[in-house]
Amino acid sequence: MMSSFPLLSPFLRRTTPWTCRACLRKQAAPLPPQRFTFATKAPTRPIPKNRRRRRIVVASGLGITAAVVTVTDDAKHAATAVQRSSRVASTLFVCIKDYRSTLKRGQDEDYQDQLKACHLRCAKRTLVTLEKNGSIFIKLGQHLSSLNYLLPSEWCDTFIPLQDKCPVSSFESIQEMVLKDTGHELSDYFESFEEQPIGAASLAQVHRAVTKDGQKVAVKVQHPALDEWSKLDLALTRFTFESLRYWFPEYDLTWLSEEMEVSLPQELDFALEGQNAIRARKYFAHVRDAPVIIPDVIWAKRRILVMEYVSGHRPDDLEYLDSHKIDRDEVSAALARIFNEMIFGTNAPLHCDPHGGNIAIRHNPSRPGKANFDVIMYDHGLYRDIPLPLRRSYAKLWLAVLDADEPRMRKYAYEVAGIGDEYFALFASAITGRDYTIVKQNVAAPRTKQEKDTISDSLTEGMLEQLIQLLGQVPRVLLLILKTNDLTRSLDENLHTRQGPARTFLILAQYASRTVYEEQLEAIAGSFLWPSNLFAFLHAWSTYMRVELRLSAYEKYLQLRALLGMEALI
Ligand SMILES: Nc1ncnc2c1ncn2[C@@H]1O[C@H](COP(=O)(O)OP(=O)(O)OP(=O)(O)O)[C@@H](O)[C@H]1O
Repeated sequence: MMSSFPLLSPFLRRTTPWTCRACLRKQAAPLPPQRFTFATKAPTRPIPKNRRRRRIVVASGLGITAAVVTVTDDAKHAATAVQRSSRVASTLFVCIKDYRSTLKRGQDEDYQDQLKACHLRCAKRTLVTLEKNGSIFIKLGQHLSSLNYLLPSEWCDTFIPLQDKCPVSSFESIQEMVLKDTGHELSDYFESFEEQPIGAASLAQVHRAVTKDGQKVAVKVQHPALDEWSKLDLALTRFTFESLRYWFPEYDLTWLSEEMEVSLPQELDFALEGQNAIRARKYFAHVRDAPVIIPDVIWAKRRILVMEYVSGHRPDDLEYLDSHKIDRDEVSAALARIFNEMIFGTNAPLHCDPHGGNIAIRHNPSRPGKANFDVIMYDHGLYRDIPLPLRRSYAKLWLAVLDADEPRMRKYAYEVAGIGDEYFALFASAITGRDYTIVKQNVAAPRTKQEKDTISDSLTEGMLEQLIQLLGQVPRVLLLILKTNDLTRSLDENLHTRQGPARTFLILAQYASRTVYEEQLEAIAGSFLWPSNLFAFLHAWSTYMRVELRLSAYEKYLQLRALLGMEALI
């Protein structure tokens, strides 16, 4: 059809997401060798009148058909767009109305119960819309369900099913997408390609395959339907949060949609993900302490990423760890080293989505040193660089937190995020994930259930508005550091280590003090004679050394305890 109506074809291609495969192949494949010669030109004979009329009729019939198909496709697209938008708008309207009428009943005795019921009703309505619209709304819902420090539990709990709701795109649609994006069939690249994905998430799915030269690979392919709706869906998300801000200015969550507008296009560009993975791989090749494996990138396009296949088990698969005699405390320490390296390392890239599905543990008895395992890292779609001054202030803030030194904490909270006295306690809690009374005493103490309850109770007593405003004003990259902290904390808690968080805090102190020490080294270069510089340098050096000694003494003590078989007694 396209070759008959060349003027229509660009339009058809633009508006028809599922272009037929034969047409696509024609579009992309090189022209076959010309076998005819121009010398044997056929004699031109006049075309009889009725045949000419027939040709005109057939041509216009095909033209009309093409136009109808096009218009139908356009109309279908527009109708679906209207449907998606109206689902969002109507849910938003009903929820805003519901909240406004519930909030007016603040004086009622059972107001808290009414509010909880309203949260639940609205969360359920929203869930239906997210599920029906699918696409990036699933991703948004998954993200919201993890914001349990920010959203009422009725919202987070209602959205939990979205964590496992990952669409699976059909194998045919993947074949079409590969052909469309590369001009080649899957069979041109791969000897074999498993039709069933080994992993599916909101944006992509991963298939196992074998390349023509026999290498086992993992092929990450984007869900083809995302391309059609991601721009509209982002606009709808922005509209939703802006409407919420208009009606409830104290719950301004627009920073969430703003962050999504920056992150999502990056996460949807697998060529960028390939570059991130290569960069992280190079970075960790020189880090001695961290047993990290980042699968090699073989080639990458915007919606297709072909990587070396490296498999492992989720870090919370305790049965796998225990049956392979992988020490959970060592896994916890390795994860702490990896993520502190990403936050504090010079020019280190920060992986901003380190959840349990993006990390795997693989038994590796041949690895030198204490660890008999590798930590595999997947999904390099969202990386950030932390600016050097922020990294340094953040290191000082953590050292102050670990020393429970409040004046210094206040000073560096201001330096890191412009946080004044008003929000200071809340900010310290957000950074550490601990109740502020604990931060003031010993942040490294294990978290009790009572403490978790205290945090959620205090949020319902009006701190929520403060927290929302606070998160709206801190630098964006800090939000991602907080998210990374949160995820690594929960990874660590799920490991159920023997010693609790003491060692991971010592590791954090090691990286933070190294960062401060490096800054002092830089400061004294060329001006060693200034007594203040010299003093600051000696102070940073002694702090760093003290932490190093404490950490290595603690690790030796753990080794000794393991040797003596004292674990069973704990
Ligand atoms: N190189 C690889 N080798 C083996 N398995 C892989 C590889 N890359 C990804 N996987 C598997 O596929 C799963 C999904 O991959 P990945 O996390 O990159 O997808 P995603 O769409 O970005 O997921 P999410 O958005 O949930 O993080 C991983 O959890 C892992 O099990």
